[in-house]
Amino acid sequence: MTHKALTIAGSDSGGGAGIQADLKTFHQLRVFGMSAITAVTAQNTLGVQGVYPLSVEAVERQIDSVAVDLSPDAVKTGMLFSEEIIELVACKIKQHGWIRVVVDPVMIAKGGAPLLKQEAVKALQRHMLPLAYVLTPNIPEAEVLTNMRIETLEQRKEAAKKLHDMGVRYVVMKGGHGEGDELVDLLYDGEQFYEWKSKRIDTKHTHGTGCTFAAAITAQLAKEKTIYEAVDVAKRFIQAAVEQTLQIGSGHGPTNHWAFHE
Ligand SMILES: Nc1ncnc2c1ncn2[C@@H]1O[C@H](COP(=O)(O)OP(=O)(O)O)[C@@H](O)[C@H]1O
Ligand SMILES: Cc1ncc(COP(=O)(O)OP(=O)(O)O)c(N)n1
Repeated sequence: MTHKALTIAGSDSGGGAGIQADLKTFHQLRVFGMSAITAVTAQNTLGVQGVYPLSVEAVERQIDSVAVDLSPDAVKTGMLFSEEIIELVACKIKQHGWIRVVVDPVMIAKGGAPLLKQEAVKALQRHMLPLAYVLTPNIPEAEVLTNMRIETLEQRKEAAKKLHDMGVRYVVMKGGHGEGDELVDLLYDGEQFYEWKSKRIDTKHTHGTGCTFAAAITAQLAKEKTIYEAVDVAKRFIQAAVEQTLQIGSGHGPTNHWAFHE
C-alpha cells in the first residue's frame, strides 16, 4: 500500500527547510510526498534573502488538484505567511475533511527573518489550532501562541495545556530552544505528558530541524501509526539527521535527510 502525505508550506531554495525538507523526509520514510507552495523564499545557509508569497488562488488550486486526485493520508502545514493564506488553508482542510493534520506554526527563521506576518498570529490561533491533530511549536512559538513566558519545564507543560484548551488534539513542544545539554521534546495528549530526551549535539548545522521533525511525524501518521509511535520515530530521525550533517554551505547548514533508516 502506498501512503501519501501533503505539505502546505513555503519553498526554501537552499533545500534545508520548508517544502524541500518535508518532501525529503516523507521520501526517506517511504511516504509519497505532495506539495502546495504558499510562498517562495530565496534562502540559503546564511539566511533569507527574499520572501515572495503566492496568490490565494494559486494556493487553493494546488490544494484542490492534490485533493481531488491523490487524497493524502496526512497533511502538514508549515510557513503560511498571511492571514488570507491561513483562512484559505483552514477552509480547505475542513472542505476536504482532513483529520490527520500536523500544524507546524512557523513564525521566524533561525536567522531572524519573519515567515509569518505579525498580524497573522491571531488567524493562526483562531483558524488553525482547532484543526490541529498535532501542533509542533518550538518554545518561542509556544510563547507567542499562549502569550506566556516559558523558562522552566513546568511552564512548558502549562503552555501545552493552554494550547490543548485552544483546540489542539496533541501538543508536541520541541525542545531545541531550551537551556542546557539535554533536549526535551514534550507530548501532551490532554491527560498525560510524555518526554523524549536526547543529548544536544554541538553543531551550527541545524537549519530546518523543526520542519524535518514535524514532517517525520506527518509521514508516520500517514502510515496510521499512533502519535506516540510517530514522535518516537521523528525524534530518532532528527537525532540522526543532526548527528550526521552534511557540512555544506558557509552558514547554518541543513540536516541530513538520508541519515535515518527505519
Ligand atoms: N543541537 C541539536 N541536537 C539534537 N537535536 C536537536 C538540536 N537542535 C534541535 N534539535 C531537535 O530538533 C527538533 C526541532 O527543534 P527546535 O530547534 O526546538 O525547533 P525549530 O527548528 O522549529 O526551532 C527537536 O526534536 C529538537 O529536539
Ligand atoms: C520556507 C521555510 N519554512 C520554514 C522555515 C523554518 O524552518 P525551521 O525548521 O524552523 O528551521 P530554521 O529556519 O529555524 O532553521 C524556513 N526557514 N523556511
